[in-house]
Amino acid sequence: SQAPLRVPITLPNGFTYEQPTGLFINGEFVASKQKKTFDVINPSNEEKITTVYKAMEDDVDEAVAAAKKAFETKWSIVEPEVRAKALFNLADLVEKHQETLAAIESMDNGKSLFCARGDVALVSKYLRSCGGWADKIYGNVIDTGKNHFTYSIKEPLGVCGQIIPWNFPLLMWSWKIGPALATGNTVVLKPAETTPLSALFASQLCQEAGIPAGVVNILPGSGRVVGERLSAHPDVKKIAFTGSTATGRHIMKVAADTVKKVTLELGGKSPNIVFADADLDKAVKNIAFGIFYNSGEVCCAGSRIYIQDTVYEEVLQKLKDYTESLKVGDPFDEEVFQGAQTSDKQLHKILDYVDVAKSEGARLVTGGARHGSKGYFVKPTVFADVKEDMRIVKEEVFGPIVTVSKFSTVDEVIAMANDSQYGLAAGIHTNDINKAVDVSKRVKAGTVWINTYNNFHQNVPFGGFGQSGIGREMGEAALSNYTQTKSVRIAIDKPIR
Ligand SMILES: NC(=O)c1ccc[n+]([C@@H]2O[C@H](COP(=O)([O-])OP(=O)(O)OC[C@H]3O[C@@H](n4cnc5c(N)ncnc54)[C@H](O)[C@@H]3O)[C@@H](O)[C@H]2O)c1
Repeated sequence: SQAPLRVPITLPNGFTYEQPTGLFINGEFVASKQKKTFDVINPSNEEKITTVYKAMEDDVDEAVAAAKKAFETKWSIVEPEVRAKALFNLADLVEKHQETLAAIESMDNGKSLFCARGDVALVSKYLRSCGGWADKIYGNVIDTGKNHFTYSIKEPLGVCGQIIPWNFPLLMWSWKIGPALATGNTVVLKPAETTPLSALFASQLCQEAGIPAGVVNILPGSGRVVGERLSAHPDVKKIAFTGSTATGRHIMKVAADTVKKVTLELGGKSPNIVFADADLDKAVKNIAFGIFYNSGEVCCAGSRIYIQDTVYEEVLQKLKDYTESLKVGDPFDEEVFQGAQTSDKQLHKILDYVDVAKSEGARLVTGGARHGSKGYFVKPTVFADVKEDMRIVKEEVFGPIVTVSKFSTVDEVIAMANDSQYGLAAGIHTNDINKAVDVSKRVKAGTVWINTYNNFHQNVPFGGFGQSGIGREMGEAALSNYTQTKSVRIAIDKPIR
């Protein structure tokens, strides 16, 4: 018997809603052709939430064909104002359903409701911002002399394949579809295997928003099947990916065969620097927020803390106390700051890194163990007195584990901060504006936060230096990832003068 395409789900907060469980192709939820399914697990109690259809290569081909048709016959040729209005409507609908979406996200990913609500708020702001850009895609007129009239315009690319991770499932859905749709592209998006629910729920709002069938298609499925097929498909003109650097590197190679445009938002090992002249209490809150927010499952997490030697022990003690005051547990508990890790795989990856750090000789200050026995919870963990060549300092853990190192001079901390293959973000805590600006110029990172951390805005570009990625999300910069320039020269046979 066939699995249903919608199921009623009672959320942990007691609220019931209808969850679509099919593939979203051409405006409809459908079963996968081969009728394959997979289970979605709630990471905070390890119980099955529901079963979702799993896309295979033939489903990808169908979704790409639908997206291609929608691109050619509808979305790329409508007036830009129509695209703007649809994105405004979608932003309004996300707002209308914000509590349901936040609860779905907490249940599916394990993140605290506090974090999920922050995600959903940014989703609607960002979609609205993209709507605002839709009718402001300008070209140029180029002065090439009296015998020609020359201009350039920006055109959409076509069908975009979008592959997103599990740490911010709904936010990444919006960061991907927003700029693609604003500029007239259509999309086939693959959510991560472990967290498909919010993207499926939100995509059903597209029709009500006035986005035609086929413009947005969602294919839950594996990276190896759906992700590979999207990256190789000749009718997919661009791949936008967020996830690990290893997978990003692989996607680039696969996409090279058809010379697709590729944008990548990858991993990080971002430094967070505390100078002795900072407001130390505020700095401690920021560095804790920088690593423990979203259970540490943040690409730009400030996972390497550098404290100036004269305040090292004092800040470390404050960090220990503050970390131990953070409430960990049930994501639906309004007091909880840190929920569950997203999967059994991540839980064990993180616990393995605790063992690695201990065996390398790092000093465990707090945490370093599982929290509770059911659900994938990890205690917020601080390791001090690390050496810069330790694996725990070099490798991305993607969990609530931070290392603390000591420095004495600006030059020394710049060298330590920049000693990484990554370059996603950096934090600087100081009350000296000259030092703040100087250090911000010298750190190699796509985003620098001064006296704050993990602080996003829908109009501020975000993306990586080095092996942290290619291209930028959000702001005007995100739009240029989704257009190509066409130059037009008109010969003027008889110039008037
Ligand atoms: N930068 C980020 O935002 C981010 C997000 C998630 C994970 N990570 C890092 O990656 C580590 C591993 O997590 P993961 O295995 O889920 O990440 P991943 O990069 O493998 O997965 C991210 C997305 O890519 C897809 N994918 C996997 N293999 C693919 C392939 N061959 N072709 C196309 N798509 C493919 C996945 O299905 C998922 O949708 C984490 O521990 C963390 O360090 C980083």
